[in-house]
Amino acid sequence: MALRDELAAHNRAYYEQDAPTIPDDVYDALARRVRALEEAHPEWVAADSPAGAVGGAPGAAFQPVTHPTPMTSLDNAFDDAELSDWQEKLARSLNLPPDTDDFTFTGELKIDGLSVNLYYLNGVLQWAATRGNGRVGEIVTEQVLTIPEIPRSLPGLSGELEVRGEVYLSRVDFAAFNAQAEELGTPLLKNPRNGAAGALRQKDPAVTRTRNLKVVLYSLGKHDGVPARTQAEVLEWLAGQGFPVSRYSETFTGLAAAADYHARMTAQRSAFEFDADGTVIKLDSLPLQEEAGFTSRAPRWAIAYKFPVEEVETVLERISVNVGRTGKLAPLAHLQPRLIEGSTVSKATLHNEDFIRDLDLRVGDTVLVRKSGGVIPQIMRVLPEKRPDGAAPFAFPTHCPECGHEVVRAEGDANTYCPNPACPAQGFERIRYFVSRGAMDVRGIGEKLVAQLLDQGLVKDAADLYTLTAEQLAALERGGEKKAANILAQLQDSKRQPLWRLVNALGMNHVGQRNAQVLARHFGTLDALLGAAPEQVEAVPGLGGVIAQSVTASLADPAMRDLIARLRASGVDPQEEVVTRGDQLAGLNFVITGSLERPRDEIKAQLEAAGGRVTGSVTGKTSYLVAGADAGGKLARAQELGVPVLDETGLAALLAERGVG
Ligand SMILES: NC(=O)c1ccc[n+]([C@@H]2O[C@H](COP(=O)([O-])OP(=O)(O)OC[C@H]3O[C@@H](n4cnc5c(N)ncnc54)[C@H](O)[C@@H]3O)[C@@H](O)[C@H]2O)c1
Ligand SMILES: [Zn+2]
Repeated sequence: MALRDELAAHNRAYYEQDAPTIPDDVYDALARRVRALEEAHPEWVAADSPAGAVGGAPGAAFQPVTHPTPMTSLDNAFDDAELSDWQEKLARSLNLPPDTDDFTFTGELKIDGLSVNLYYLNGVLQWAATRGNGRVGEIVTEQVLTIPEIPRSLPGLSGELEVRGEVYLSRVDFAAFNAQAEELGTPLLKNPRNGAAGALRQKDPAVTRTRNLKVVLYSLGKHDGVPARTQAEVLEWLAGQGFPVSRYSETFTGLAAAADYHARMTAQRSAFEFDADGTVIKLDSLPLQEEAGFTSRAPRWAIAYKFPVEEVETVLERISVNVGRTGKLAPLAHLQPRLIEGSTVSKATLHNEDFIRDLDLRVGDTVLVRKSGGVIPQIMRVLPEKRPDGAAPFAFPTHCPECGHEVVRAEGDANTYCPNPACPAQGFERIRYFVSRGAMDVRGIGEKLVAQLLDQGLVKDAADLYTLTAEQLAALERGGEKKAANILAQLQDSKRQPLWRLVNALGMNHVGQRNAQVLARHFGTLDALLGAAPEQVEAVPGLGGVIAQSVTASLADPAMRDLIARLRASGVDPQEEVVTRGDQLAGLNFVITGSLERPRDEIKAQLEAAGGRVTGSVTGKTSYLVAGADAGGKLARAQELGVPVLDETGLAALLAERGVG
């Protein structure tokens, strides 16, 4: 059956590559058709039918583990009638009259993440695994343990315990990841679920840690004597053991109450801190759950009641390409306005050239738009059957739409840039960015004023703002003395903004508000930042190699140095920041000696960035001596005092153990 192969291919793309090629609701409709066909024609059902399967094959990159009890999927309902059908089937499976309507249920949110199984033996976490194909999962213990809330041990517990839940990426972290990927020109996440799956299945747990995964636990597998008789008590017990549990769960009786819970959650859905694709209604009584049992792929005692997908059809009217402050060409879709989840959408970012090409998006196309991560409008796909005759593929500009300079796109970078430093669009955007709310926050200087100042030749860059006089400002169109005085006062005030605001305002490539704060809090003063050696910038926790290189390159650029010098000459003197460093190595004193593979400065910077102290001589207070080849007196002294000695491998192990990446 061709449909079955199609379904199997989508399963592989989704579960094994974390790269779905169709939206979930389209997939769900396909899966339903295959299941309906198989129900109508039992003779067609193959043992390996993808319609009866749970999840995908465990990946070869991870060690497999057999779940003590299988992890199943959930059956779906899409409206109240289907919810009612489910309750009827449930009643039958319990040998109760089909119109039984006094079941007690616990309703939960169905967070769109990835399920995990945590296995404890005598109260100690042995491993954590993905669902895999339901029977065999992949061991991802280190990755899961980057979530600090997960208890490694449960004192006083004996025997086996499986705890299950959902690992997810919050909407905030999803948006932050994509904002950064957008700047770096690296692949974007399709949705938070995709992001969670990708992060959990990173070979390197240090990478997982940077993604800031979260978890909610909601059920038990095998267990020895957990004193719970209902699902509500399971949640309570989990919370009592310190596991994060959802704050949206409720217990109620009767189908009407279940439908009401679902309706209330549907109304709130855009306010959740994570993506949820529905509610899960579970029979509350554990003994009754056991009696109702399972089908081949899902429990009979629970149902996933899906939220309606608000996907809206509209027409792409045109594509504009703007040039940002870094010279990045940013394509933007202009759409016929439509209401989606309570707000009007008329624009959607198209990210870059490849994004447009992958969608095969053409002006005049009818497209499907939805909000991803709850807020950001995104074009999901094109309806080719509605394409007007003669619609041509979009020709991405080969020259800057603002200055006409030839654009460049580096290999491996999805972004295209105008490299012309004199590009007026960039100059305009840079000044606008400098005064914007997230930067120097000079509220009196808006877009129109920046354009006027540039047009009249009164400023060429941000430093020139501080040389403006009251007469110059007052003489401008819609100027006036009062307004001029106000702007000058604001400029004056901005000279003492906190350091991070200036760092952000400089407009370095890849440095936005967040990275500016990271830099400012790490270095504390502008002088310290300007004087930092490349390896010191590299060692700033939470920055990452590409960004660190960009910062180093920007700060070394003579034009940037000149801009900063002129800003300082006109009195810009940002407030120092309180230096907060990582605390993974807080309280530890290191001495480094001998010849090492990595430059000693780099090691020193890394240890200090994580809160460690590096001193020159070995004393009783030294926590570790890091010794390379040909270490001499310091090694002898450490041995004499019983100070532990680490070679580079030992140091790497210590850093990994402490989560210093
Ligand atoms: N787009 C595609 O190509 C594609 C392919 C395959 C699957 N899918 C999507 O994946 C889903 C189907 O698959 P599935 O079997 O992985 O799972 P599911 O999402 O339908 O339901 C089961 C899962 O729900 C999760 N869950 C979240 N909150 C829960 C709670 N409170 N209680 C219990 N479980 C909870 C668990 O991880 C559980 O494994 C569908 O939404 C489908 O659209 C999409
Ligand atoms: Zn240009």
